[in-house]
Amino acid sequence: MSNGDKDNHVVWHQSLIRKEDRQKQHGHKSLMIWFTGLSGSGKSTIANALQHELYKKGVSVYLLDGDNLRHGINRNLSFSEEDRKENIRRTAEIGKLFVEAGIVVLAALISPFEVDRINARSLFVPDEFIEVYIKCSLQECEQRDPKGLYKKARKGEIQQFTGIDQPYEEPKDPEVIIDTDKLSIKESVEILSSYLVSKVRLMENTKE
Ligand SMILES: Nc1ncnc2c1ncn2[C@@H]1O[C@H](COP(=O)(O)OS(=O)(=O)O)[C@@H](OP(=O)(O)O)[C@H]1O
Ligand SMILES: Nc1ncnc2c1ncn2[C@@H]1O[C@H](COP(=O)(O)OP(=O)(O)O)[C@@H](O)[C@H]1O
Repeated sequence: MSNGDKDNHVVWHQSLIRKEDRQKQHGHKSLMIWFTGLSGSGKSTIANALQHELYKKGVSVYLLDGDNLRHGINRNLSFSEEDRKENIRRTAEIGKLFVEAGIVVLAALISPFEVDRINARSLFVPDEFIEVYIKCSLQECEQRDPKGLYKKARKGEIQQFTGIDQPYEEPKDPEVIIDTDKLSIKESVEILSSYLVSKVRLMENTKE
């Protein structure tokens, strides 16, 4: 994609309202919580339940789910490595806007390649990006197969399927690992919720 001569002729406008002002208005810090893992590992289920928990605590939170984004802003993207890279780039950029707006963002995407996750992280200041690896064996994901996609991939009806004929690179240094082979949905959400409550630093005026 060409930038034209944007780099020379587009100027950044400074906002009168800073991220810190918006965070104060929301009553907590804003963060990007990036969930990565195989299809069927539990990203959407856990992120959704966590969103609900944080919402009940008064946190302004929004879930960017890979599947859902692919119905809209990312609808023109396939599952080639190149398109997945663009999918992650766009989602990270959208997430960055939410964080600027003072919101806690949960992004749940397979995001199978380490380099794309590192690029996503690089858009945020260090303590505002938390990578959560939803770890689950391929065997277990395939057994769950909530959408019947592994079955189709095994039959060759879906190509470039993560874990089958495209790789999944495990995160090298995630902030949190949730092993859903061993933990229940409830346990996973409890671990993440208590970890995040200290990170978002709810302020006193925030409703419980
Ligand atoms: N080829 C192939 N590989 C992997 N997944 C596939 C594929 N085709 C369709 N799907 C469905 O798309 C969902 C993954 O979309 P993501 O945007 O999270 O993928 S990625 O981050 O760009 O890798 C994924 O959702 P989850 O199961 O929730 O992970 C699948 O439902
Ligand atoms: N321990 C567990 N953690 C998360 N999900 C689980 C667990 N055990 C069974 N499941 C089921 O596995 C499926 C995971 O699907 P989903 O959340 O869509 O995964 P992903 O978003 O990673 O593709 C759901 O049907 C969920 O109910």
